[in-house]
Amino acid sequence: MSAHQIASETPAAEPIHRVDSEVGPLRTVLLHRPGAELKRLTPRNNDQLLFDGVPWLGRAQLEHDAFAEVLRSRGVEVLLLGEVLVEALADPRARFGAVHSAVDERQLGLDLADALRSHLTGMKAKDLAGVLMAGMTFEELPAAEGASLVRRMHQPADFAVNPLPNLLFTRDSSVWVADRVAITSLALPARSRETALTDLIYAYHPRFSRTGRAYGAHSAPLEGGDVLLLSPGVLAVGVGERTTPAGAESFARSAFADGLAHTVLAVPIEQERATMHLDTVCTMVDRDAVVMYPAVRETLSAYPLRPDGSGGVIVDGPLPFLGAAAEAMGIERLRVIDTGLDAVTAEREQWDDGNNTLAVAPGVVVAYERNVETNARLEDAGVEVLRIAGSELGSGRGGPRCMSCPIARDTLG
Ligand SMILES: NC(=[NH2+])NCCC[C@H](N)C(=O)O
Repeated sequence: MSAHQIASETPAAEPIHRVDSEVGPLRTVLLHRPGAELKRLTPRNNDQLLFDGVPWLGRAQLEHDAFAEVLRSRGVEVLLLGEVLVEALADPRARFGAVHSAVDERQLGLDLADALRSHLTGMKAKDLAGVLMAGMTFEELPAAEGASLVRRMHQPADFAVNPLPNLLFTRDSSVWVADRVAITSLALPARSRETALTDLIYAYHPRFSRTGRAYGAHSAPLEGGDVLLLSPGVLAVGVGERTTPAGAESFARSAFADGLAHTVLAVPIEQERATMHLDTVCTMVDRDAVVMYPAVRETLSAYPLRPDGSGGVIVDGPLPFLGAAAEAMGIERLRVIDTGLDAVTAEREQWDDGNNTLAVAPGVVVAYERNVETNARLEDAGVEVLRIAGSELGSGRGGPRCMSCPIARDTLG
């Protein structure tokens, strides 16, 4: 671009990226439209890849398109991970990092790793993004001159680059707190490479060039599904199957150091598949209201963490979660809407992500239509429910909140 062009163009307004609540009107969100990575799932690998079945990709895409459309119809700008990834890969540094993150020498041996790195380096950004997301099998490797032992001994359908079917759940691999983004540290091998992609998107996509980081290069496990922005300055962090006590503690320490929070509530949750993140049992639906699984309502507790003013962290509690949350938020009480009906229905609807709602504004949430009773209760409580289909999307055990990473929300007045 010439100097003349630069001078004559009116600079585009910088997009605002900032999230300090769960319910402020949603402006920009990062989703991932599922793609070929879902086609890698088989009955033999789905457990390890954290899916409860083998989804039908075409239908999952239709369901996802409808989800994105509901958000757009409410004025939300939808960014798709696959697209911003391709755009970020225009930067050679992003390509270098991407190739290195995808090629695992321990899995491939030196020869094959070298050959694959040079093959991937020569690919167009779009094709490289395809491999980064959907992985690559041994039979898809480029024809080698001399076949390595690794190559000869692997089955054609084995993965040379592992696929990332859980990219669908953009909530977990990055999280915004105020005007900063934290690249998380995913606990399970099936997902750990996802953050290499979010990291390079935020580092090299021009849109995010001014974005500051939170949580630095910490490696203690922390997943976005465990992080709830209860109100500006007040975070809840679930500690269970994914986020560890060390993850919650170092996240709190770094949020305090950056002035992003004054209180972090560390909330123990059952170490079970059904409750892999805090947002599977509790999400906010209004400034002062949550939808919550009744089985945990009375037992959920919290360790309030606060800065001691000299770089340390003061640990309080454990206290009952609801009271501790209301106190930290400076409200009288947090209203609770139960996951629907009797204990069995509640258990079914919790499993089907009835608690996993995404607020697009205070009192307006996106929810899976199948959770009939929970949605009815939300409406009885005055919450507007935007229903979406999720029969295929839900087979990965994630709902509207898991499938979205808010990048901009209006600040609540
Ligand atoms: N924020 C969430 N609840 N995410 C759900 C993630 C589901 C995904 N299959 C996993 O097991 O990791």
